[in-house]
Amino acid sequence: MITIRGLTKRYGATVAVDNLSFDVRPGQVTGFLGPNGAGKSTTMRAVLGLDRPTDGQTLIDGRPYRSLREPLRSIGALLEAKAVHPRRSAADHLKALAQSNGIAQGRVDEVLGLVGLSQVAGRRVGQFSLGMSQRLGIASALLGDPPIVMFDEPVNGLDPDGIRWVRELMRGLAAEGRTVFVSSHLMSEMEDTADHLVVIGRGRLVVDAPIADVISESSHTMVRVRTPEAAKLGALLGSSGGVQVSSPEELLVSGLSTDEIGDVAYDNGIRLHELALREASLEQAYLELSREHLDYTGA
Ligand SMILES: Nc1ncnc2c1ncn2[C@@H]1O[C@H](COP(=O)(O)OP(=O)(O)OP(=O)(O)O)[C@@H](O)[C@H]1O
Repeated sequence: MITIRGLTKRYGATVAVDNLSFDVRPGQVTGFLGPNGAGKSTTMRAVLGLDRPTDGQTLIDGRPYRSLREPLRSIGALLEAKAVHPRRSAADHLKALAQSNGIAQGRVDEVLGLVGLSQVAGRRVGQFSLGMSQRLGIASALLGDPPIVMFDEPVNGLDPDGIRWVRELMRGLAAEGRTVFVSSHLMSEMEDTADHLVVIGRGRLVVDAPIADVISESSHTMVRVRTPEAAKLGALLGSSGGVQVSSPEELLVSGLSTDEIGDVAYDNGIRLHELALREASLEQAYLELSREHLDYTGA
């Protein structure tokens, strides 16, 4: 579990993170979203003890990062994939990390295999593509077999196969009961990967909720109704929800559940041919949230 309490980080006049508190729980993938400059990387760096908070604290299973003796065994992280000595081979890079964290050298070959880099283990990291560097960063994160992993934009630079691989890896780690914390700009990717969502804007918490709740609470969630009496049903529903008559036989209704619409139809003897929930995408929900948040801060 990662605990963030009252975290504030200022760089001169810039408030990068502003009194942020949330938990990242084990057994699920928690997606970390926010517009550019929202403070995601700053938060992740604070968790790893790379940035000293101006105020507040971050804890790894109840302990500050700096108090961990062999940190790679507690939390593995991918922050900047290219932050590796360019002349070192992938294997040597991992061996050095393993040694400084009391990890058996045999684990190096294991993680190289796990991320699909066994063939290029001897190659200099400076010659790696961005995708290969991402895989190496993930290998470093997994080296200590940690109960907590944190990935900043892990699919950046990966091809579709690589993206699917990272998604399955994260889902697998969460299924094993680990804590998985991942930032991304790809909403569709988060929708497929994350169970829980933390959204920040301008360094402040905007949402901390299960992903299904975020999507279902979006006003873009609609019910599609097919009925030979669309105009009549539309008029009946119009007083309590938003109704669009999209064709003589079809309505799009927002603000009412399928149960409520079905009941109104039944009470008025209107035949229904279809009653289907059309859920908003995470992208729509997210855009709505960001807009609300910006409006709120603007006011
Ligand atoms: N070392 C630094 N010195 C000064 N300002 C910084 C520093 N690091 C971050 N900032 C500022 O803090 C704010 C938050 O930046 P941060 O990189 O944490 O955002 P982010 O959500 O990770 O953004 P992105 O999605 O673009 O990666 C930004 O305004 C940024 O300019």
